[in-house]
Amino acid sequence: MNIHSITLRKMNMPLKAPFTTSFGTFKQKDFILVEIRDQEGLSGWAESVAFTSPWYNEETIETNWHMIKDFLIPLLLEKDIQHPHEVSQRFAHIRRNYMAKSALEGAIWDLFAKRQQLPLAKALGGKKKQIEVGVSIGIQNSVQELLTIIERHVSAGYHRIKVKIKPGWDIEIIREIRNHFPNILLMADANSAYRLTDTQRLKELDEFNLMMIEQPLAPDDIIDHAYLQRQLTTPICLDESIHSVEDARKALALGSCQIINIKIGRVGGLTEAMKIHDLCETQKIPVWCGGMLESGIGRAHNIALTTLSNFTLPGDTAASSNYWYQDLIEPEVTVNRGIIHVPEEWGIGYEPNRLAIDQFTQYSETLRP
Ligand SMILES: O=C(O)CCC(=O)C1=CC=C[C@@H](O)[C@@H]1C(=O)O
Ligand SMILES: [Mg+2]
Repeated sequence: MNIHSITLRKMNMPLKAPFTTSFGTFKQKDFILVEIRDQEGLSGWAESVAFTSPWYNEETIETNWHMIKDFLIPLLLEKDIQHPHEVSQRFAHIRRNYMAKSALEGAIWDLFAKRQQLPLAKALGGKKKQIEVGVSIGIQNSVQELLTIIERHVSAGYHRIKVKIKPGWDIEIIREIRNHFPNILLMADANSAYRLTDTQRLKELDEFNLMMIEQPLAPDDIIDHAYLQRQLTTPICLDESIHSVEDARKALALGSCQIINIKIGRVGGLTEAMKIHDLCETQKIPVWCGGMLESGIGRAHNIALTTLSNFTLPGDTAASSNYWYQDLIEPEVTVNRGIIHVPEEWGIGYEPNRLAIDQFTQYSETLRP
């Protein structure tokens, strides 16, 4: 693919509203933006979804910068890449560091699609022209505030509402939401806030007709989730526990979940994400695309992936304006009655806005073969 240069940018973007999970609150988003330019002047873009601290997984922005610069870029530049599938093979002997790998692989996929003069969605084999999306709502200060925010998103037409739960902010909250919104598609994400000893409490959630409960138990577990799933009628969806198609195969064999949340960064890139999608499709396990508070660049990758056929449940890819005063792409991602129209331009399908990118860049580094 004739790589001319790879630019890493450390970004910092203020969030419109703080996002709180069982681990803490984000007021701004720091991340690494990757641009891979070819000799013809085309650029492929992607972002790393690693956070500043290792609470979601073990990666951070700093570890990603180190891995990308000192290990992954040298491997990428070792010899020419013909197809993006080769990237994950070339990185395979490097353990884990999925988000770092995914950031480079994603930029290669975008560049590849642009060179083929194809929208990324088509390059991946996606057929949908539009996708249905939901929204993920962080933990709020009061139930009243949470209900107000849900009301706003339900009126806007989002197809499902995801709320965060943790011990002490769960049964009563879900009961309140159900009293006010008896018919919405509702799910709860626990980000590993429970243990198997909380089974009785989690069973109480069964009466609220949740679409699923996401990652109730430990981030590295598939055994206890299988015990728990046998005792719950609510489907379990795994997020943090699944890093690869092998993890997915084992979790499905054990009955640890009935749904999988696919995050491109968590599984090391689009190629692995597609393998998990395909495996789940053959086993009739629905999947959906998770979010990591991405800028428009990462959001565009999520949209392209969601065009694959087994993404049958609404994902977390909400509108740019839900997060950002100013996004990095033009046009922004817009959601109309819960629907995103998949762009038909080449590559990620949205134009990176270099002015906005410069505005939010704290520092950058360019590497050349
Ligand atoms: O809107 C989004 O991008 C989804 C936000 C979201 O739910 C999450 C973002 C980051 C980490 C987690 O708290 C969480 C998730 O686990 O899915
Ligand atoms: Mg989650």
